[in-house]
Amino acid sequence: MKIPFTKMHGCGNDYIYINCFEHTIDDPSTLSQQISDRHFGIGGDGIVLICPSDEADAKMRMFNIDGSEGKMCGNAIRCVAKYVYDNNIVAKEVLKIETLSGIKTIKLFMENGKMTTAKVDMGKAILEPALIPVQSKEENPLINFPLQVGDISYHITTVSMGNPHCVVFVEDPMLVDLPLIGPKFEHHSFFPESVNTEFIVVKDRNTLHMRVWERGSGETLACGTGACAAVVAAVLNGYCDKDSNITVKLLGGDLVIRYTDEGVFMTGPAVSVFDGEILV
Ligand SMILES: N[C@@H](CCC[C@H](N)C(=O)O)C(=O)O
Repeated sequence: MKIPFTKMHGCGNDYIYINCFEHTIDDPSTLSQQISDRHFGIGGDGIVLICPSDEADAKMRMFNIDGSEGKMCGNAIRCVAKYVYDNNIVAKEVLKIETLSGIKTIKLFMENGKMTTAKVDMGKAILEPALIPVQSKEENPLINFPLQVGDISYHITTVSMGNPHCVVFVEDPMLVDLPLIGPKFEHHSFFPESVNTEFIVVKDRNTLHMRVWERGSGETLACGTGACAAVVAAVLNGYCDKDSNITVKLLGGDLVIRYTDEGVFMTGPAVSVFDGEILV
């Protein structure tokens, strides 16, 4: 059997998108592990299923390279919006997409009838220590909290954007040995659900530089929920301001994030790269 797919990316965070309005995928976890491989598969940071929804215009399900399901993906949701709009599945310029962390509203921006950029209402950042184990709940574990990882004591700020993030401010993210350090954070006993880790340097009050190690996928060129978590953490630590546009510069491009009392808003690109067919 052949199943069509579209390779898309947002700031280089690339996934293999499958239209589940037309096709059913029985075992997306195994499929993600097989086809995400950059040597033996199509190559990507995982797969994304674009499905019908009873409550919204479409539903997104995303799977990391290791087959685990992510509750939310900031870069993928812009691509899902582009896919359903460009393929005439949803003819709306403001649309709603269901995810495992709730329904998100997305405003589309067009060039020549195609969507190029989207602004996503990512919802409120969750600052309760939902991701933090019991022993640290009485303290304020969220902001600038010391955590021993391997031989080093890092200061971390934890933020959930529907999925768990650990933000670490460093002098230069490019000097972080991510393949060595990333897995130590990801599998640290402090994070019962594992964690996505962002290494950030504050360039000025409106600019952050970031590298990310994603749980389930390793280093990616960008992480939308991670960029939101980084901005929330930067505001909580006094480096940036609420209600202002903050550019997060990632290896694969820029995202503009605004942290307000109403929620966190993310603006960024969505790009279609090529179509193909998977033989299953
Ligand atoms: N790249 C994503 C996040 C993908 C999910 C993450 N690895 C998880 O398991 O929580 C983004 O752009 O937000």
